[in-house]
Amino acid sequence: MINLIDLAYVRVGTADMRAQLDFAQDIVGLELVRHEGDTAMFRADNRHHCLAFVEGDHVGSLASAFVLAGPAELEAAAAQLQADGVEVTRGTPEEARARRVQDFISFLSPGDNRIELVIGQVHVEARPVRWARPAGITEFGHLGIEAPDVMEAHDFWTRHFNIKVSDWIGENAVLTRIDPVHHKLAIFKDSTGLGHVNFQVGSIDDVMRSWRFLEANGVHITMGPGRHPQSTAIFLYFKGPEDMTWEYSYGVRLIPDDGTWVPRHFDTAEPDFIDMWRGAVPAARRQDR
Ligand SMILES: O=C/C=C/C(C(=O)O)=C(/O)C(=O)O
Ligand SMILES: [Fe+2]
Repeated sequence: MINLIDLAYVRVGTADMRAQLDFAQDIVGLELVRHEGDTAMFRADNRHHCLAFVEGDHVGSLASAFVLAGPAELEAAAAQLQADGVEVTRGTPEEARARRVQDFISFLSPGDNRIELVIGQVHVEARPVRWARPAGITEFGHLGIEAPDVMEAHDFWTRHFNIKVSDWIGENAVLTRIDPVHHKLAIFKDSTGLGHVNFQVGSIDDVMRSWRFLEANGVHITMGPGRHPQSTAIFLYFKGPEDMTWEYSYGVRLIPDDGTWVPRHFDTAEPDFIDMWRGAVPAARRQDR
Protein backbone atom coordinates (compact mmCIF):
# COMPACT_ATOMS: atom_id res chain seq x y z
CA MET A 1 0.00 0.00 0.00
CA ILE A 2 1.36 3.39 -0.96
CA ASN A 3 0.85 5.87 1.84
CA LEU A 4 -0.06 9.35 0.59
CA ILE A 5 0.73 11.81 3.37
CA ASP A 6 -0.73 14.96 1.83
CA LEU A 7 -1.31 16.89 -1.35
CA ALA A 8 1.85 18.54 -2.67
CA TYR A 9 0.92 20.72 -5.62
CA VAL A 10 -0.81 20.92 -8.94
CA ARG A 11 0.92 21.95 -12.18
CA VAL A 12 -1.17 23.54 -14.88
CA GLY A 13 -0.16 24.40 -18.43
CA THR A 14 -1.07 27.83 -19.76
CA ALA A 15 -0.90 29.62 -23.09
CA ASP A 16 -1.69 32.92 -21.37
CA MET A 17 0.63 33.35 -18.42
CA ARG A 18 -0.26 37.02 -18.01
CA ALA A 19 -3.95 36.21 -17.52
CA GLN A 20 -3.19 33.38 -15.08
CA LEU A 21 -0.74 35.53 -13.10
CA ASP A 22 -3.28 38.32 -12.76
CA PHE A 23 -6.18 36.04 -11.86
CA ALA A 24 -4.28 33.93 -9.31
CA GLN A 25 -3.10 37.05 -7.51
CA ASP A 26 -5.66 39.80 -7.98
CA ILE A 27 -8.75 37.58 -7.88
CA VAL A 28 -7.88 34.41 -5.97
CA GLY A 29 -5.41 36.18 -3.67
CA LEU A 30 -2.44 33.79 -3.82
CA GLU A 31 1.17 34.83 -3.28
CA LEU A 32 3.43 34.64 -6.32
CA VAL A 33 6.51 33.11 -4.72
CA ARG A 34 8.60 32.67 -7.78
CA HIS A 35 8.41 33.27 -11.51
CA GLU A 36 11.38 31.63 -13.19
CA GLY A 37 11.61 30.82 -16.86
CA ASP A 38 8.28 29.46 -18.03
CA THR A 39 6.99 28.62 -14.54
CA ALA A 40 5.10 30.73 -11.98
CA MET A 41 4.64 29.27 -8.50
CA PHE A 42 1.96 30.27 -6.02
CA ARG A 43 1.81 29.82 -2.28
CA ALA A 44 -1.25 29.46 -0.05
CA ASP A 45 0.16 27.82 3.08
CA ASN A 46 3.43 26.38 4.41
CA ARG A 47 4.22 24.54 1.20
CA HIS A 48 6.78 26.42 -0.92
CA HIS A 49 4.05 26.41 -3.56
CA CYS A 50 0.91 24.43 -4.14
CA LEU A 51 0.16 25.63 -7.66
CA ALA A 52 2.47 26.17 -10.61
CA PHE A 53 1.50 27.49 -14.01
CA VAL A 54 3.82 26.40 -16.80
CA GLU A 55 3.75 28.39 -20.02
CA GLY A 56 3.59 26.38 -23.24
CA ASP A 57 1.32 24.81 -25.81
CA HIS A 58 -0.49 22.52 -23.38
CA VAL A 59 -3.38 24.25 -21.61
CA GLY A 60 -4.75 22.54 -18.51
CA SER A 61 -3.57 19.94 -16.05
CA LEU A 62 0.03 18.79 -16.29
CA ALA A 63 0.28 16.93 -12.99
CA SER A 64 -1.24 16.54 -9.55
CA ALA A 65 1.21 15.65 -6.80
CA PHE A 66 1.11 13.90 -3.45
CA VAL A 67 3.70 13.66 -0.69
CA LEU A 68 5.29 10.37 0.40
CA ALA A 69 7.23 9.96 3.63
CA GLY A 70 10.75 9.42 2.30
CA PRO A 71 13.16 7.71 -0.11
CA ALA A 72 12.29 4.15 0.95
CA GLU A 73 8.60 4.83 0.43
CA LEU A 74 9.32 6.34 -3.00
CA GLU A 75 11.26 3.25 -4.09
CA ALA A 76 8.56 0.94 -2.76
CA ALA A 77 5.85 2.95 -4.56
CA ALA A 78 7.71 2.74 -7.87
CA ALA A 79 8.18 -1.01 -7.45
CA GLN A 80 4.53 -1.60 -6.54
CA LEU A 81 3.17 0.38 -9.48
CA GLN A 82 5.57 -1.23 -11.94
CA ALA A 83 4.64 -4.68 -10.68
CA ASP A 84 1.05 -3.82 -11.59
CA GLY A 85 2.09 -2.84 -15.13
CA VAL A 86 2.00 0.91 -14.53
CA GLU A 87 4.69 2.81 -16.39
CA VAL A 88 6.66 4.83 -13.86
CA THR A 89 8.96 7.71 -14.81
CA ARG A 90 11.69 9.05 -12.55
CA GLY A 91 11.99 12.82 -12.25
CA THR A 92 15.37 14.27 -13.18
CA PRO A 93 17.29 16.39 -10.65
CA GLU A 94 16.43 19.52 -12.70
CA GLU A 95 12.74 18.63 -12.71
CA ALA A 96 12.83 17.97 -8.97
CA ARG A 97 14.47 21.32 -8.33
CA ALA A 98 11.90 23.11 -10.49
CA ARG A 99 9.19 21.53 -8.30
CA ARG A 100 11.05 22.33 -5.06
CA VAL A 101 11.14 18.67 -4.06
CA GLN A 102 14.00 16.31 -3.29
CA ASP A 103 12.89 13.56 -5.67
CA PHE A 104 9.77 12.31 -7.45
CA ILE A 105 8.27 9.69 -9.69
CA SER A 106 5.31 10.05 -12.01
CA PHE A 107 2.73 7.86 -13.71
CA LEU A 108 -0.66 8.10 -15.42
CA SER A 109 -3.73 7.26 -13.37
CA PRO A 110 -6.99 6.13 -15.05
CA GLY A 111 -8.30 8.99 -17.11
CA ASP A 112 -4.71 9.73 -18.21
CA ASN A 113 -4.09 12.12 -15.37
CA ARG A 114 -0.41 12.52 -14.64
CA ILE A 115 0.27 11.98 -10.96
CA GLU A 116 3.56 12.79 -9.27
CA LEU A 117 4.66 11.25 -5.97
CA VAL A 118 7.19 13.50 -4.27
CA ILE A 119 9.48 13.45 -1.27
CA GLY A 120 11.16 16.36 0.49
CA GLN A 121 8.85 19.15 -0.64
CA VAL A 122 10.28 22.48 0.47
CA HIS A 123 8.25 24.09 3.25
CA VAL A 124 8.26 27.65 4.49
CA GLU A 125 7.34 27.48 8.15
CA ALA A 126 8.10 30.90 9.56
CA ARG A 127 7.27 33.52 6.96
CA PRO A 128 3.56 34.29 6.73
CA VAL A 129 2.02 34.13 3.26
CA ARG A 130 2.06 37.51 1.53
CA TRP A 131 -1.50 37.41 0.28
CA ALA A 132 -2.12 39.35 -2.90
CA ARG A 133 -5.73 39.85 -1.73
CA PRO A 134 -7.22 39.16 1.71
CA ALA A 135 -9.48 36.27 0.67
CA GLY A 136 -9.06 34.52 4.03
CA ILE A 137 -7.39 31.43 2.54
CA THR A 138 -6.08 29.04 5.17
CA GLU A 139 -4.71 26.27 2.95
CA PHE A 140 -4.67 24.35 -0.31
CA GLY A 141 -7.65 22.12 0.39
CA HIS A 142 -8.32 19.51 -2.27
CA LEU A 143 -8.18 18.60 -5.91
CA GLY A 144 -10.87 17.46 -8.27
CA ILE A 145 -9.61 15.38 -11.16
CA GLU A 146 -11.59 13.91 -14.02
CA ALA A 147 -11.82 10.43 -15.44
CA PRO A 148 -14.25 8.87 -17.93
CA ASP A 149 -14.84 5.86 -15.68
CA VAL A 150 -15.04 6.82 -12.02
CA MET A 151 -15.34 3.20 -10.90
CA GLU A 152 -12.16 2.21 -12.73
CA ALA A 153 -10.37 5.19 -11.16
CA HIS A 154 -11.73 4.23 -7.74
CA ASP A 155 -10.49 0.66 -8.15
CA PHE A 156 -7.02 1.85 -9.13
CA TRP A 157 -6.68 4.38 -6.32
CA THR A 158 -8.01 2.12 -3.59
CA ARG A 159 -5.93 -0.86 -4.80
CA HIS A 160 -2.63 0.99 -4.58
CA PHE A 161 -3.07 3.81 -2.12
CA ASN A 162 -4.28 4.53 1.41
CA ILE A 163 -7.31 6.19 -0.18
CA LYS A 164 -10.60 5.77 1.66
CA VAL A 165 -13.97 6.59 0.15
CA SER A 166 -15.89 9.21 2.08
CA ASP A 167 -18.89 9.53 -0.22
CA TRP A 168 -20.26 8.66 -3.65
CA ILE A 169 -22.35 11.01 -5.75
CA GLY A 170 -24.29 8.73 -8.05
CA GLU A 171 -21.76 7.21 -10.41
CA ASN A 172 -20.54 10.67 -11.26
CA ALA A 173 -18.11 11.28 -8.46
CA VAL A 174 -16.26 9.75 -5.58
CA LEU A 175 -14.85 11.86 -2.76
CA THR A 176 -11.84 10.29 -1.09
CA ARG A 177 -9.62 10.99 1.88
CA ILE A 178 -6.05 10.25 2.90
CA ASP A 179 -6.34 11.74 6.37
CA PRO A 180 -9.28 12.91 8.53
CA VAL A 181 -10.25 15.66 6.07
CA HIS A 182 -13.43 14.47 4.28
CA HIS A 183 -11.73 14.62 0.87
CA LYS A 184 -8.46 15.72 -0.60
CA LEU A 185 -8.97 13.91 -3.88
CA ALA A 186 -12.32 14.02 -5.66
CA ILE A 187 -12.74 12.13 -8.93
CA PHE A 188 -15.45 13.32 -11.28
CA LYS A 189 -16.79 11.68 -14.40
CA ASP A 190 -15.48 13.55 -17.42
CA SER A 191 -12.83 13.07 -20.05
CA THR A 192 -9.57 13.86 -18.29
CA GLY A 193 -7.73 16.61 -16.49
CA LEU A 194 -8.13 18.94 -13.57
CA GLY A 195 -11.72 19.36 -12.39
CA HIS A 196 -11.07 22.07 -9.87
CA VAL A 197 -8.59 23.30 -7.32
CA ASN A 198 -9.89 24.10 -3.84
CA PHE A 199 -8.68 26.56 -1.25
CA GLN A 200 -10.06 26.47 2.26
CA VAL A 201 -10.97 29.80 3.82
CA GLY A 202 -11.27 30.73 7.48
CA SER A 203 -14.96 31.58 7.82
CA ILE A 204 -18.35 31.81 6.15
CA ASP A 205 -17.73 35.54 5.97
CA ASP A 206 -14.71 34.92 3.75
CA VAL A 207 -16.82 32.88 1.33
CA MET A 208 -19.53 35.54 1.21
CA ARG A 209 -17.11 38.45 0.91
CA SER A 210 -15.37 36.69 -1.97
CA TRP A 211 -18.74 36.06 -3.63
CA ARG A 212 -19.42 39.82 -3.64
CA PHE A 213 -15.87 40.55 -4.73
CA LEU A 214 -15.97 38.07 -7.62
CA GLU A 215 -19.32 39.38 -8.78
CA ALA A 216 -18.08 42.95 -8.66
CA ASN A 217 -15.10 41.92 -10.76
CA GLY A 218 -17.13 40.14 -13.41
CA VAL A 219 -15.88 36.65 -12.54
CA HIS A 220 -18.11 33.81 -13.75
CA ILE A 221 -19.49 31.99 -10.70
CA THR A 222 -20.38 28.44 -11.67
CA MET A 223 -21.95 27.29 -8.41
CA GLY A 224 -22.70 28.75 -4.99
CA PRO A 225 -22.59 30.10 -2.50
CA GLY A 226 -24.01 26.82 -1.30
CA ARG A 227 -23.41 24.00 1.14
CA HIS A 228 -22.31 20.51 0.15
CA PRO A 229 -24.18 17.82 2.09
CA GLN A 230 -21.18 15.51 1.65
CA SER A 231 -18.50 17.48 3.47
CA THR A 232 -20.90 20.10 4.93
CA ALA A 233 -18.53 22.72 3.46
CA ILE A 234 -19.91 26.08 2.33
CA PHE A 235 -18.63 26.52 -1.19
CA LEU A 236 -18.16 28.92 -4.06
CA TYR A 237 -16.95 27.71 -7.48
CA PHE A 238 -15.77 30.11 -10.14
CA LYS A 239 -14.00 30.15 -13.49
CA GLY A 240 -10.60 31.61 -14.19
CA PRO A 241 -8.77 32.02 -17.48
CA GLU A 242 -8.56 29.06 -19.85
CA ASP A 243 -11.68 27.51 -18.33
CA MET A 244 -10.00 26.57 -15.05
CA THR A 245 -12.37 26.02 -12.13
CA TRP A 246 -11.44 27.31 -8.69
CA GLU A 247 -13.21 26.78 -5.39
CA TYR A 248 -13.21 28.47 -2.01
CA SER A 249 -14.80 26.53 0.79
CA TYR A 250 -15.20 26.67 4.53
CA GLY A 251 -16.06 24.06 7.15
CA VAL A 252 -15.06 20.71 5.66
CA ARG A 253 -16.09 17.73 7.78
CA LEU A 254 -13.40 15.73 9.57
CA ILE A 255 -13.83 11.96 9.72
CA PRO A 256 -12.31 10.32 12.80
CA ASP A 257 -9.98 7.45 11.99
CA ASP A 258 -11.95 4.96 14.08
CA GLY A 259 -13.21 2.74 11.28
CA THR A 260 -16.86 3.60 11.81
CA TRP A 261 -17.42 5.81 8.75
CA VAL A 262 -19.50 4.18 6.05
CA PRO A 263 -19.42 5.90 2.63
CA ARG A 264 -22.78 7.35 1.72
CA HIS A 265 -24.40 7.33 -1.70
CA PHE A 266 -26.01 10.57 -2.81
CA ASP A 267 -28.76 10.31 -5.38
CA THR A 268 -28.34 12.84 -8.19
CA ALA A 269 -32.13 12.89 -8.65
CA GLU A 270 -32.54 14.58 -5.27
CA PRO A 271 -32.84 18.38 -5.53
CA ASP A 272 -30.28 18.94 -2.80
CA PHE A 273 -27.83 16.16 -3.69
CA ILE A 274 -24.94 18.55 -4.06
CA ASP A 275 -26.20 21.77 -2.49
CA MET A 276 -28.24 21.74 0.72
CA TRP A 277 -29.42 25.25 -0.14
CA ARG A 278 -30.70 24.08 -3.54
CA GLY A 279 -28.85 26.64 -5.62
CA ALA A 280 -28.46 26.21 -9.37
CA VAL A 281 -26.26 23.24 -10.28
CA PRO A 282 -24.36 23.22 -13.59
CA ALA A 283 -25.65 20.65 -16.09
CA ALA A 284 -22.38 18.73 -15.97
CA ARG A 285 -22.99 17.91 -12.30
CA ARG A 286 -26.76 17.49 -12.49
CA GLN A 287 -27.29 13.93 -13.54
CA ASP A 288 -25.57 10.65 -14.06
CA ARG A 289 -23.98 10.73 -17.47
O1 LIG B 1 -20.09 17.42 -6.16
C1 LIG B 1 -19.99 17.42 -4.93
C2 LIG B 1 -18.92 18.04 -4.30
C3 LIG B 1 -18.66 17.91 -3.01
C4 LIG B 1 -17.61 18.58 -2.34
C5 LIG B 1 -17.75 18.68 -0.89
O2 LIG B 1 -18.51 17.87 -0.30
O3 LIG B 1 -17.12 19.53 -0.28
C6 LIG B 1 -16.51 19.13 -2.96
O4 LIG B 1 -15.93 20.21 -2.53
C7 LIG B 1 -15.83 18.59 -4.11
O5 LIG B 1 -15.85 17.40 -4.32
O6 LIG B 1 -15.25 19.35 -4.82
FE1 LIG C 1 -14.42 20.82 -4.16
